[in-house]
Amino acid sequence: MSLRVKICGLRTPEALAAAASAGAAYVGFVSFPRSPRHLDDAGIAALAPLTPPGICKVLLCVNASDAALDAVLEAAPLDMLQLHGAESPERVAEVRARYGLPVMKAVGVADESDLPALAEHARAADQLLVDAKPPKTGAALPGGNGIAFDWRLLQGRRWGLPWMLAGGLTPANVTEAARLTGATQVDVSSGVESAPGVKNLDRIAAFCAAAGAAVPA
Ligand SMILES: O=C(O)c1ccccc1N[C@@H]1O[C@H](COP(=O)(O)O)[C@@H](O)[C@H]1O
Repeated sequence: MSLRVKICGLRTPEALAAAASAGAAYVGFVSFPRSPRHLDDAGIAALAPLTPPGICKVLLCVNASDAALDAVLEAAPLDMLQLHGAESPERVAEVRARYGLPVMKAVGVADESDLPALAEHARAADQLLVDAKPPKTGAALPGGNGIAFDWRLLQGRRWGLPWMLAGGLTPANVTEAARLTGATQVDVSSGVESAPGVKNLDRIAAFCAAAGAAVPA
């Protein structure tokens, strides 16, 4: 069994087609204006329907209000919500109930002290996304920074629900990251780009090939 891949931050039909033909199980669309991968609601509404059937269309948002979620979900057919901000477990539960869509909660990890948040969110979310904690500089995004964390922190940890590994993954390191963490699902954005927000079709193919060849621990 190979790793299930999410390619995040897709902005063009070409990149979406590359992710689909390389075998991605999930594709992600970013709704966060400060990100170089941001698409407005009309952009998501135009791109998401081009996703082939069977691939999960994920909306990534950060501390989004109900009004913002209402607007994008009315405009576009999406299958899963990725909450990548400081949303509490209570907010995760509220979003799940309001939209009837599965919710994947991202949690940033830098050291052991960040791990309890994973167990807390596991009680409310459908999936966890374990990402690197963003650097504490004003310009850093809440995710999508292309930085990894010490994968050994996750050794032997499980939360009783599906989860994905993210943060600084690339075609060159994804196999090792999965081996060390036991991840069976991986998410990538910067590692398949040639510039921030610009997906590289060859790197998408290389990442999916590497993940496809990896055997989960
Ligand atoms: O990709 C973004 O621009 C982004 C913006 C705000 C929050 C999360 C974002 N991306 C997610 O971050 C992780 C790690 O990305 P990377 O591979 O290190 O670039 C991944 O889950 C993206 O979906």
